[in-house]
Amino acid sequence: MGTTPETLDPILVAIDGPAGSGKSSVSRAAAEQMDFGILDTGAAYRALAWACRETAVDPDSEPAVLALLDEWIYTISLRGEQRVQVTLPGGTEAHDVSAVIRTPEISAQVSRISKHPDVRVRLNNMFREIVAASGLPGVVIEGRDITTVVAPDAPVRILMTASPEVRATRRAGELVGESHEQVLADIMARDAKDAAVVNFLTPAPGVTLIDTSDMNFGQSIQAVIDTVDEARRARPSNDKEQR
Ligand SMILES: Nc1ncnc2c1ncn2[C@@H]1O[C@H](COP(=O)(O)OP(=O)(O)OP(=O)(O)O)[C@@H](O)[C@H]1O
Ligand SMILES: Nc1ccn([C@@H]2O[C@H](COP(=O)(O)O)[C@@H](O)[C@H]2O)c(=O)n1
Repeated sequence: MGTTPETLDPILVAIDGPAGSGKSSVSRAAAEQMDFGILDTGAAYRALAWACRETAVDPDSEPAVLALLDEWIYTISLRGEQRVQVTLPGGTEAHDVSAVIRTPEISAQVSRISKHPDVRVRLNNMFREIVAASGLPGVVIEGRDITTVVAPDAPVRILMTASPEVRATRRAGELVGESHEQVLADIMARDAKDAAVVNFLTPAPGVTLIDTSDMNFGQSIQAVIDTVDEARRARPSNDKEQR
């Protein structure tokens, strides 16, 4: 009540889950169907890992990573094809890192960045600012600590998971030259490192669990949309007030 159109907050759909659970692809498709934006928070951690590599910053040094964060410029699109751009400190060129941040080399390094508490605080503030400035009616925001830390008050909070075997099979399908065993080992190793920092393996109180192990892609999208619809039906007056 009493809000002006300029200050309306988007409806937030928070989604967490382990590596390869389908968070990004399912969230993106669900967001498109609902005409919401999508913020992939893992892209920022990945882009930071890339920026460390490019500038020879030690990813294990939190002060060095924080100094890099002071100087870099990071942008990500919330609609349409995802575009992630980074301008390095002292540079003028905005590098399109959308593809390179998905390589196994970056995936293997990114937990060295995300383990730093103050780096997380800085990135979490950046995520909140991106969402607030989006001007969109709704944003799906996905990662590892969205339901618990970044947006614990989001009206919709989902933990999306699938068995490690299923996740490795799906991921191996998109990586040329990587065996199922190698992909499974990589996924398990990354989950173990990440889970030491944030809990995304079990749902926090009030978080809806969506296990897609036995769902196809379309069914997984529908499960997210159904959860959003259910939450909207349960809170119609709040939705009206927000919008
Ligand atoms: N329910 C599903 N059925 C079939 N394939 C799926 C399903 N969900 C996701 N996939 C596929 O699994 C792969 C991994 O999904 P995605 O990249 O979205 O996972 P993620 O959780 O974002 O992973 P990461 O954390 O490593 O970025 C993609 O190829 C995606 O298309
Ligand atoms: N909220 C988040 C999101 C990501 N991370 C870290 O980034 C890595 C890459 O994330 P993907 O979703 O693209 O797989 C992930 O392994 C985490 O180390 C995070 O800590 N918190």
